[in-house]
Amino acid sequence: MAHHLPDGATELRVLRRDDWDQWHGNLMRAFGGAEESAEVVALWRDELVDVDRALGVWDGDRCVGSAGAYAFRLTVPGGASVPVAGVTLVGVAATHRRRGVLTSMMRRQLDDVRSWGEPLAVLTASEPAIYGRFGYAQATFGISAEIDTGRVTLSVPDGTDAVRLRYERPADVLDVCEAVYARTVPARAGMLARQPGWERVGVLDPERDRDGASALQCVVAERDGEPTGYARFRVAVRWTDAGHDGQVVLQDLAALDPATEAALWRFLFGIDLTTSLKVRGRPVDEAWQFQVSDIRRCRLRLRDSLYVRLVEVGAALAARTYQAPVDVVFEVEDVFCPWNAGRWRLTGDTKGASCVRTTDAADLALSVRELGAVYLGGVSLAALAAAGRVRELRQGALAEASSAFGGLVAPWLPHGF
Ligand SMILES: CC(=O)SCCNC(=O)CCNC(=O)[C@H](O)C(C)(C)COP(=O)(O)OP(=O)(O)OC[C@H]1O[C@@H](n2cnc3c(N)ncnc32)[C@H](O)[C@@H]1OP(=O)(O)O
Repeated sequence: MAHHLPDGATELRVLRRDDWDQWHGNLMRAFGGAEESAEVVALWRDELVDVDRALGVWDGDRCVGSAGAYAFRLTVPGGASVPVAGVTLVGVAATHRRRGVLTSMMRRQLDDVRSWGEPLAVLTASEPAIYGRFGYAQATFGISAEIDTGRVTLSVPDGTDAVRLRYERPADVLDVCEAVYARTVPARAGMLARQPGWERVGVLDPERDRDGASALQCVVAERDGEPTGYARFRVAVRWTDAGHDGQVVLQDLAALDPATEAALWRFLFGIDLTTSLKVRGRPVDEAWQFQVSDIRRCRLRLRDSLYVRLVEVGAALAARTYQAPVDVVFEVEDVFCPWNAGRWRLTGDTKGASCVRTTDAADLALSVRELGAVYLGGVSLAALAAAGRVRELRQGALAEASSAFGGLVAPWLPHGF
């Protein structure tokens, strides 16, 4: 596909090692210009960013556009691990904004992702309004909460007392925590298997993330001598005239079984001198919400998390399984990736699926964005139809497809990228 350069740009090219400082400088400026530590920059430059998958737009010798694409594997409903492009590090110089620089990078990137054979692209958005035009849709959500742990109690399941917790320095138990995390990845759609190096991001603990709270703390959970979970968090205790007013701020938590999960949450609820627990981006169906005595005093908020774009409709829909038998023909609209447009027949069940081109009459009409929204099971086709975004052309097809796309557990992305 031909690539048009936006006004004022002279070249769009794959990143070269020598371009790094300019490319990264452009990116940091686009995000407000905060300085990052040498350790953080080196981790991204030397280990995490794959320069062959990154793009830069140039105006003469100046970089004015940056975009990258990690090679991740995404857990999809049914548990398969599918190669995806993790779109990231997107920034356009304010001197060159709104002239199509981002559009030129998205065009090239989606063509590249297709040629790499990755059926999906995923991202977390700085602003939700940016990516819909390129075919991305919000597909997972996270819950944030500020729990009044001075008032709210937690009822834990049998077996919780058998879990032992011990404090460790986060960097000392990196391998233990990563091994636990890796075992949780296949259990929920939306989770990512990442290349080595990513586990260190969670313990970099930059001063600016602390917001007055402690350095990162870690407890590891064990059952019968085996590590079964961990929580990483900060504590801020403020002394007031009335006594103390401390808060626990959870960074991340992973558990291999319900008793471990409950033990970790009970621990976070109970740390002395604290009266609140702040959590961000947790699964919308996580167990603690059904164990608390007072959900209103948990002050829940919902936020969009992972955005999904089907790059190859057929391969993407065939890569997951379906909760109920399904046999429907979609009429798909896709202006930005026209190779997806047209009719596709999806047949599948809990064991597997196929999705192939067809000339049969369509049952449901939608755009590629609606398929992205429902792909991981976190948004229903019925809800999108009620919003006027899916049209039912054969009676019954909506109910059939809607129940098939749903899942037993809510999809979830544990961290941004
Ligand atoms: C996955 C990630 O990395 S998310 C991070 C994204 N980056 C940032 O937020 C950093 C700060 N912002 C930026 O660098 C830039 O403003 C970008 C990357 C968001 C947009 O880059 P631009 O080159 O200005 O976008 P471009 O000119 O291609 O815009 C294409 C269209 O999207 C629209 N658009 C672009 N940015 C936004 C936005 N933030 N909100 C709403 N609409 C937007 C434009 O108005 C334009 O619409 P039109 O075609 O109807 O005229």
